[in-house]
Amino acid sequence: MLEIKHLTKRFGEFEAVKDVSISVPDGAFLVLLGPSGCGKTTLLRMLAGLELPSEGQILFDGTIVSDGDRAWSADPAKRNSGLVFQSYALWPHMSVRGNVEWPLKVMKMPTAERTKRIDDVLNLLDIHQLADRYPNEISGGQQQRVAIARTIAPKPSVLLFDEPLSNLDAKLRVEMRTELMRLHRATGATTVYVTHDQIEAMTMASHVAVMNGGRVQQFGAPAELVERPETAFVATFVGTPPNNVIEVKKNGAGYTIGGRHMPVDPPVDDCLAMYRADALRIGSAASQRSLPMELVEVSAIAGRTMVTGLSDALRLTAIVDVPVKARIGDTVEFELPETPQCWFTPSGERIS
Ligand SMILES: Nc1ncnc2c1ncn2[C@@H]1O[C@H](COP(=O)(O)OP(=O)(O)OP(=O)(O)O)[C@@H](O)[C@H]1O
Repeated sequence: MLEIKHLTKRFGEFEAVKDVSISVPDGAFLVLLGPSGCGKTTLLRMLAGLELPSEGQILFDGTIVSDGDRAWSADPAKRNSGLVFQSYALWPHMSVRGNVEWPLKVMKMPTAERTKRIDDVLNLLDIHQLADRYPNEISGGQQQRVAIARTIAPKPSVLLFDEPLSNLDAKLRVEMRTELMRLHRATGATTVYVTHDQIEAMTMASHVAVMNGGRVQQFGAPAELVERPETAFVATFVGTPPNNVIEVKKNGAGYTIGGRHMPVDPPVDDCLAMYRADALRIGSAASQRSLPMELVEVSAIAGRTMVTGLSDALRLTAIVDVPVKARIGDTVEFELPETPQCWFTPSGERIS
């Protein structure tokens, strides 16, 4: 089990990670998801032992490996974890085999066992044919495979990845995603993976921690975050496309949105209404619940069409099954469902 207890990290006065508490069972694939600057890398670096927490503890299998309250942290090399960075950081003067061998030499693994381990991981990552090449003789995607092979060779029980795919092109990224999941199943190592890409998070994770401003906004299975976002931030960050979250004002027995009166009582006077993109309909005829909007974006997603409309500051995204004949710049009616999927307070906490 990997446990993070009340973990806080301060740089001077600035709190980069604020009172984070999450635990995952052995073999979990935990994704730390959030926008740039939310504290994901700082949290991962604390897990790797590269950064000392200001408060709180990290435990691997019940043993404390970092303790901010005692200002103590086990050495990165002695905590049975391995870290893969965004940049591959391979030794340029060593062959692929040499790079993978290096951590095993440092561990003083006997030669015969070492040779077998190297062959196993090179095969696992399908780079055996590159064993004698040097990093500048292989592609970026292949270098990343070597970096991963080097990290998993010592069989760490916790594997840490910091946006490992962000330097790869879109197609390779999708392939490597599948590959990393296969690797995760093969090694069984508890994995913590940092990304700002919610599709990556939703496809790979067993558990997701959505972070914003140093805090965990929500922690759960990917489907839970999509089904029941606990904050407006989570609602607008996860899902394909993410949910529409709109400020509304109570007006008589109902509320006003984009000049239209909706006959549903909001739970409080000022609040945020959430509409899932697949709950919206689009058409050319106006109805009681439709808003005229300028069509600003149309894109095909897996056989469906994603449509975005703009009206002053109001932006709505719908996902529909029908082909869209209107052109960019045309006025299209976006029809809202009878009631929003849920409500949030103006500061973003879920009400219903
Ligand atoms: N060594 C440091 N000294 C001071 N501030 C730091 C330090 N490291 C990180 N920070 C600050 O802490 C905050 C969180 O940084 P962090 O790198 O953890 O974010 P992130 O979510 O990983 O972002 P990104 O996706 O852009 O890498 C940022 O505001 C950053 O400027």
